[in-house]
Amino acid sequence: MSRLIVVSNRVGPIGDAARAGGLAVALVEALKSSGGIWFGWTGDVIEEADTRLKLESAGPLTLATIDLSADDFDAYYNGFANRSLWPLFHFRTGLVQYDRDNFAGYSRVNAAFAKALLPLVQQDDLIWVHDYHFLLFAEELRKLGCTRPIGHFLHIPFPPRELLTTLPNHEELVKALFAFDILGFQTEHDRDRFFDYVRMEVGGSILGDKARCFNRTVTARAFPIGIDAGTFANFASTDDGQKQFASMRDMLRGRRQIIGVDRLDYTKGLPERFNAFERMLEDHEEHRGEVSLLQVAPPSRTDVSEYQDLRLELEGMAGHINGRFAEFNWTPIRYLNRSFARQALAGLYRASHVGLVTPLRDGMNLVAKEYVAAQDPEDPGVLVLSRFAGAAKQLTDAVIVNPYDVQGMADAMNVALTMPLDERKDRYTKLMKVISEEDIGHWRTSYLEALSSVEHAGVTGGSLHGDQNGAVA
Ligand SMILES: O=P(O)(O)OC[C@H]1O[C@H](O[C@H]2O[C@H](CO)[C@@H](O)[C@H](O)[C@H]2O)[C@H](O)[C@@H](O)[C@@H]1O
Ligand SMILES: O=c1ccn([C@@H]2O[C@H](COP(=O)(O)OP(=O)(O)O)[C@@H](O)[C@H]2O)c(=O)[nH]1
Repeated sequence: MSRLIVVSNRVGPIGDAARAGGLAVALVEALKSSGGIWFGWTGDVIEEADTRLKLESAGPLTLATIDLSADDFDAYYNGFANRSLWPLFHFRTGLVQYDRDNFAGYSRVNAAFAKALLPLVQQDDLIWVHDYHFLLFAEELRKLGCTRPIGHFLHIPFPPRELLTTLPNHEELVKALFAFDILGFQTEHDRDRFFDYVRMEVGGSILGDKARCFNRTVTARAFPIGIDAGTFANFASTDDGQKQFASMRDMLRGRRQIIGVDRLDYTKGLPERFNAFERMLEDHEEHRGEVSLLQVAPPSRTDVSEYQDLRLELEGMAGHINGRFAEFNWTPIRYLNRSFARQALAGLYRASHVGLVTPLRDGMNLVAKEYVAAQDPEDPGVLVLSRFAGAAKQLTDAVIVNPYDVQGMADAMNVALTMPLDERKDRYTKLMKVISEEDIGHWRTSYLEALSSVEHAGVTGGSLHGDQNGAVA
């Protein structure tokens, strides 16, 4: 059996530590049984560039990580990844800042990380690269002579062609994607937007799930990421989960709670959500003093100014809403800028009557799936979910909302709060079926089957992708 090498910017932590970010959560779940190498950034920033590997064993898994220099951290992570690609891929062209020096830093880090990984690659390895931080990674590895199968999975949305082409070097990036053997997307919509770009912008052709362009062929498919549903459901009964559940229900004293759990990110639609909660309280006097919103929002990418601005905006909004509606014994919004370990989160989800997941755009959103998995099957809460989260393509039995429609979201909260038990159970059962069937194991296995079949079809190695006439296997 092949050994697996996973490459991602964010690596670990392994264990029960709080982790605000779905990629690390999902990869820990996906890798803990199979083992292999998990390669990426240490999370540390040092003054001078130093690509020495730090190796750490975690059961069958080896973590191989590298520090980033302060300059690379600014140009690659804060710069091109999080000021250019992140807003662009979430359809927010107004927030995109493009800077050639940042792109140079991004290319430099992709090349340096590829060079550092190469000595670890063995004859039978499969290489699985993750997310928008490493779009150039396969091209760099191929330049160094690597012929192993290399796959990519994009955790965030793929943007429409009209938006992608606003990035000055869009073609260079997409061409680099053709050095991978498999491209994985969260949804069919994301994959189809990639195909649209290939067809309409660079004159490529599409046949089935294969795109042909730049004299190369790549297979592109949707692999919606999942959670470890069973383990997550059991979290609610761990010590930490039960402790959080009991203290939350105790604190609520029979009142009800809506919960939101999101990194403090402008893609998550938090101001719109706070507005909608305020509207719901305006419209429904009966919920005042009775329903509160618990918003867990760990700070994220704190060097980027849009994230700093958002934090200030939300503090102002929470203060305004609380000032307007609070009673001496009831606070409408409890807004926490901290992270929780997932066992504890499971208890908080279970103690909450509504899960509010309303991003303006999101690759998948694991919180939506976790909220459902943590519910008591005999008395489940209701998931209110944005139509613009990748999860909405699978979780069609949630109460689906448009996060730009404040009144619609306020109405949906009321629907969720007043939903009869039979309907809650019915929706929960249908949602759990999807979440359990299309879980993290299914995601991992289906992706890796596709990646290993590339090798058996004899099309690996970067230069053997299809023939020169545009035909595909
Ligand atoms: O690593 P950070 O900069 O701290 O950010 C955290 C992660 O955010 C993004 O997560 C995405 O992946 C999730 C799992 O597939 C998905 O559910 C979610 O919709 C995405 O936003 C980002 O893509 C990761 O690279 C970051 O590590
Ligand atoms: O205090 C927190 C907040 C979030 N998370 C985890 O971070 C992930 C967030 O993933 P999601 O896909 O919802 O969004 P992302 O942050 O990756 O965009 C979920 O697994 C959460 O359980 C956590 O462990 N502790």
